[in-house]
Amino acid sequence: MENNMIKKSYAKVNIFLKIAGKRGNYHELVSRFVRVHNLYDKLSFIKTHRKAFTIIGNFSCNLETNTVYKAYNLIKDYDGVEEFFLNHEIHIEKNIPEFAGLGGGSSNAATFLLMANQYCNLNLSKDELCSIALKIGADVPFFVYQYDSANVTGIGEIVEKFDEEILNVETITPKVKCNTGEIFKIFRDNFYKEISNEDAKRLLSMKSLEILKELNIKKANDLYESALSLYPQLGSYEKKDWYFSGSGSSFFRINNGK
Ligand SMILES: C[C@@](CO)(OP(=O)(O)O)[C@H](O)COP(=O)(O)OP(=O)(O)OC[C@H]1O[C@@H](n2ccc(N)nc2=O)[C@H](O)[C@@H]1O
Ligand SMILES: Nc1ncnc2c1ncn2[C@@H]1O[C@H](COP(=O)(O)OP(=O)(O)O)[C@@H](O)[C@H]1O
Repeated sequence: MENNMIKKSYAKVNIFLKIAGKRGNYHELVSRFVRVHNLYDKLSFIKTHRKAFTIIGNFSCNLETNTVYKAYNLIKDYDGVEEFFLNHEIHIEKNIPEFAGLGGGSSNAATFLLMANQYCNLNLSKDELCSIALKIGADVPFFVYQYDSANVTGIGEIVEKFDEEILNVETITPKVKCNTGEIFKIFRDNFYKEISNEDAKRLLSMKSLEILKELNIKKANDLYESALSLYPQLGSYEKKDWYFSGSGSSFFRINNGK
């Protein structure tokens, strides 16, 4: 029988990423997230007789730190979930580089939640899924909503659809494992600044292409200088019209109209 319990799990880039304040150990963001259509992992649920919870895929992390396992633990007490995953293995075909600022692990967790909601008939709303998602990581709520483009604020829990043309995003990922927590720490200690409400409002109202026309790589992403100070080798990838995603290490450009 053909398996149709399969779903694409897309990467994202941050068109711009500004810091708006602190919340405990976390930082409040003002950011435009855009889905990368040509870069995705594939998640599938495949019937098995193994009778044990199983994730199969080529990731570098162990089971306990896998975002999909974290997502499973948050929903396993819902009716039928444990039973379903004793009878179905989770397969993940990884194409999105890890530690790359492309949200691969976050995207996998969100895709898992969406699929479990559908195939285990949980009937959870997007908002309910979003509050589960936030417990896994700051980027996960964006992927739950499945928008092509969205304004993301708070520490990632406020996700508002942004209407604009579909962007053709090209990425390159240097072989540098950027540690998000370390980069935020350096930012807090050495580079801390907050965007004003007025500037935030303006950026959030502008189309991604207009924003990139106006800002250079450092102005577009408040974390870039912190990432550079921790991983100076990133500097050799700087090129005209290329920008930096999240806490790195990926650079991207938009090819619309080229
Ligand atoms: C910077 C961003 C922008 O999209 O992306 P990535 O580069 O990771 O893709 C994200 O906000 C990252 O989100 P995510 O990767 O889910 O981070 P988490 O696992 O929740 O947090 C890892 C660590 O980063 C710091 N952190 C994270 C998010 C945030 N808004 N403020 C923070 O200070 C915290 O120290 C936290 O312990
Ligand atoms: N399903 C997963 N896919 C990829 N990375 C994962 C996954 N689960 C946990 N991780 C861990 O998440 C971290 C990288 O997160 P990822 O979302 O791929 O990158 P980034 O946050 O830089 O965009 C690594 O510690 C990786 O081992």
